[in-house]
Amino acid sequence: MEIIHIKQGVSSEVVAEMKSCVLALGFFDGVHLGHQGILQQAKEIAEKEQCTFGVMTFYPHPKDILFPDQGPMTYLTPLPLKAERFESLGVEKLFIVEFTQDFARLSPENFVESYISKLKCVHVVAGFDYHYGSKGAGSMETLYEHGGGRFAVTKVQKIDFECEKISSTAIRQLLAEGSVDEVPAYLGDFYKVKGEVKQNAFFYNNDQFVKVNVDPLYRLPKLGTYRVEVEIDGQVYAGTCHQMTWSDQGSTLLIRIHHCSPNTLQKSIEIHWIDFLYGKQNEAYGLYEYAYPEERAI
Ligand SMILES: Cc1cc2nc3c(=O)[nH]c(=O)nc-3n(C[C@H](O)[C@H](O)[C@H](O)COP(=O)(O)O)c2cc1C
Ligand SMILES: Nc1ncnc2c1ncn2[C@@H]1O[C@H](COP(=O)(O)OP(=O)(O)O)[C@@H](O)[C@H]1O
Repeated sequence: MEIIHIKQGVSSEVVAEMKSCVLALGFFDGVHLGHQGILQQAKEIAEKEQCTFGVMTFYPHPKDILFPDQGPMTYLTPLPLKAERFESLGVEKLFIVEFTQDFARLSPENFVESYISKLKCVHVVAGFDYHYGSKGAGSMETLYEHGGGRFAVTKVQKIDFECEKISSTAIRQLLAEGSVDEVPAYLGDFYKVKGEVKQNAFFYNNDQFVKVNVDPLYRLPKLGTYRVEVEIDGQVYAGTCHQMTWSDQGSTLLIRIHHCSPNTLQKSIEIHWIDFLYGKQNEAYGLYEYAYPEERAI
């Protein structure tokens, strides 16, 4: 998959390299089952029309630019992870448009002219509620007209779970409630977060206590103790996440990984959130209080 960053308009170099393409449009945080439905349709159309399967997304999130007072946005899938997910779903070209104040002021017509049409798009695929252009004034009802007939438009109907739209907002709400066990019905998978082991200590039975740093851009579930799985070098271990702390530099998780003998220090790991166990954390305990001496074990 080729990643093309677009800042201050589509350059002539990018245009020169474009063949006709099908574009799926949206922010796509989480790449959840609703998004996967859009991407699947776009992929099928691109195969049928024998053109490039592209996605146009934005960075940072429009909210960070339009409502900066609400604090920095945290993501279900920070950009590099989202790109990985797109690639695994067959996307051939990923256009990442820098979302700025100037970009937000573009009229719907100008956006279509200067971005979609310019990229030789022959077919746009987006969801029923997709909006574009200043104040989100453009919709799926205006897109064909704004394209002046230069591209076809496929509007994907609402993909829902138990009558509720599958959305990144719904998933964020589940995380805020600690209901991580309900997330797979929306995401199609466990909620997964990547991190790096900064400190580790062995315990009996080859259990390890690890302190894991997580990028501050990640949205984490509400404070509490969770049953998790930890993936290290392709191997999945059962574990418990005991503690979470936040700072601007990132979040730290204290995780007990069961029956895990390889040295995990400085390894990149993936945490899969399975279930909420209980709300009260033992704030007083750090890694060494858990691990030494053994009788202090939980
Ligand atoms: C050119 C352009 C300008 C936009 N300007 C605004 C805006 O002024 N206000 C707003 O709330 N959203 C604005 N948006 C954001 C869209 O409404 C929408 O949130 C964004 O395209 C991501 O789509 P999605 O949330 O459906 O994935 C703009 C989007 C585009 C493409
Ligand atoms: N449940 C859904 N059913 C149909 N289309 C969807 C659904 N969720 C998102 N979309 C579409 O996917 C694209 C990205 O949407 P986005 O606004 O980033 O998702 P969300 O609403 O989850 O935040 C848009 O074209 C949007 O209309």
